[in-house]
Amino acid sequence: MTSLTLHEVVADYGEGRVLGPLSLTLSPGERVALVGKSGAGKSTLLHLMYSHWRHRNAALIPQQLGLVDTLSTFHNVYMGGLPRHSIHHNLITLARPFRRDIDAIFPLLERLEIADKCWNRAGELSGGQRQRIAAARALYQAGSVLLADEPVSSLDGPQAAAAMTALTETYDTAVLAMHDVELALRFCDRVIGIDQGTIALDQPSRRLATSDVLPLYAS
Ligand SMILES: Nc1ncnc2c1ncn2[C@@H]1O[C@H](COP(=O)(O)OP(=O)(O)OP(=O)(O)O)[C@@H](O)[C@H]1O
Repeated sequence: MTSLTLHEVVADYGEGRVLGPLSLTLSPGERVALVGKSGAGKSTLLHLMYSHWRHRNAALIPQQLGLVDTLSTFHNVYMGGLPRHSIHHNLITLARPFRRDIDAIFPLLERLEIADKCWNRAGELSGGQRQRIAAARALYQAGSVLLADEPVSSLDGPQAAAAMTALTETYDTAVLAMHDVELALRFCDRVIGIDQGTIALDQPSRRLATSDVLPLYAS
């Protein structure tokens, strides 16, 4: 994969500019944590990245997760691989999943500790379980770059670490909006701090301590 770039992008809602102009380059193998206080523009930036990079097989975990509540955990995860299969295969899967697809997806659910919910509808699961479905969907997609908006915010410490390990082992190139700065420094090698829609910090994680990031959260 070659580098992914954004050049002088902006985002406006109505009359108001909420992001940019902003440029950045993401090199292959680079895992970036997007940090900054609520409303800074992290989700907006991730969606801009997705709109620019989706044709390069970017995988997105949006903040609202994008699950279909009436479908099972299995089917929601299967969605990550829809383009890999024929329409005929996808239609049959809705009614009667193929054994080989179950065999591919089940280990991902086991890894994220939701295999026992494989055939439950997503709409009847907890926030943390739903977040793990969205993570499993991204693992199954195995795209070229992961764009994730607070992908482990509803998980407890060990579950969050396990999900981050799984995601970062599958995706060596990623941009992850994170509100847990310690987790961000542990799993990402570059930190970009967003403040009022602009890049206020861009440093390798190894040069940063949690305290270096805290000024971003001052009002
Ligand atoms: N649909 C919308 N209409 C108008 N303004 C919006 C809309 N979505 C976001 N904004 C504004 O854009 C700015 C950036 O929002 P964004 O959701 O990108 O921030 P964020 O850093 O992801 O916040 P959080 O950490 O709370 O998710 C905010 O000022 C917000 O009010």
